[in-house]
Amino acid sequence: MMDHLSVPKKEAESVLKILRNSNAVNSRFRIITEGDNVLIPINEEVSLSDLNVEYRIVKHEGNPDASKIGRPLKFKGSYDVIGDIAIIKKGDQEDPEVIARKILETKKNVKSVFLDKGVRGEFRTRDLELICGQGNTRTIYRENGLRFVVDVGNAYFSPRLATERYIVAKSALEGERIIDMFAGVGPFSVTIANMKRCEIHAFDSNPAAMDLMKENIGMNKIKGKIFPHLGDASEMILKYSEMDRVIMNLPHTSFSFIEKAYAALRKGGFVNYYEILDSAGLEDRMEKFREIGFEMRNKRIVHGYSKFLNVYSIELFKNLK
Ligand SMILES: C[S@@+](CC[C@H](N)C(=O)[O-])C[C@H]1O[C@@H](n2cnc3c(N)ncnc32)[C@H](O)[C@@H]1O
Repeated sequence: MMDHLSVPKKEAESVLKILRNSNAVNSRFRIITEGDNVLIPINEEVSLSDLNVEYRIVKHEGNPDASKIGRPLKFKGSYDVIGDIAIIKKGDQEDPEVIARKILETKKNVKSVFLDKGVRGEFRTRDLELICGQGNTRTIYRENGLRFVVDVGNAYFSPRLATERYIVAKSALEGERIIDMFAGVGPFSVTIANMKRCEIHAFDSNPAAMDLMKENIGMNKIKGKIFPHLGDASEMILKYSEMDRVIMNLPHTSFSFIEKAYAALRKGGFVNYYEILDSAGLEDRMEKFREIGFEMRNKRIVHGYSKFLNVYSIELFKNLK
């Protein structure tokens, strides 16, 4: 029996798009129709929290796709594919070199496989070790119908936030004035500006991320306007007031910037806040947010971080009082 996501037929197309963007669909099996629902086969290594699903996972024996029988089986071990680059997580049970060879054998578009030795420093760049392949860190990545130039060695990028970016872009209203406080190569800003005619001020202190963000704004046909600003977000944000939304994706240290985000918002304005927390830490944060003058609209786990820690997405709004 294997995991399938049960989704109402009319929502299946849009859900499939999100799942495919996250490499979550098990393409060796067919999608099954059952009454008003479809059952989408899901890859074993995908967790519910990664998918951010509002739908039920059900067990089903599965309907193998005959055209794929005989091909090499999927293997265990977590890795991300970003364009023509695969990044293996440190700490997988299998030997990274064995995983890397299997990836090169099975994923024809992958040209380089790196080992991820952690994200470091103010710029949150990945410490990468080339295991096999060409070793180019720059590539083109497709997500939510958009193209992004990324440089996995010189500016932060994670494909695991694809669904989150889609959710935030969907929830933004036409005409919003937004600050993307830690914008990196611009995936939140570009995804929102693609869907909504917003004005977005995108900050980052990493010059390499800023250059890539400018390329990404230029290479996608977007409706909204993005203004890239290089520098320290905690200083730049002081010039803004009455903003509709602030996006705070710096999960290790977001909290130290929260009061400045509060000051930049209009009453009723939103914060999309990300932080790595355990459940006790989450309770504590909620209390602190209330003291500052925020109320919580929503929270969800974006993905697991370690045994007890998760990356949380918390939607706050500035109290109307
Ligand atoms: C976790 S990454 C998020 C990037 C982007 N939002 C995304 O989803 O890919 C955080 C980014 O914040 C930037 N950063 C860290 N401290 C900063 C600061 N004080 N001011 C501006 N940017 C900062 C880093 O350079 C990095 O690109």
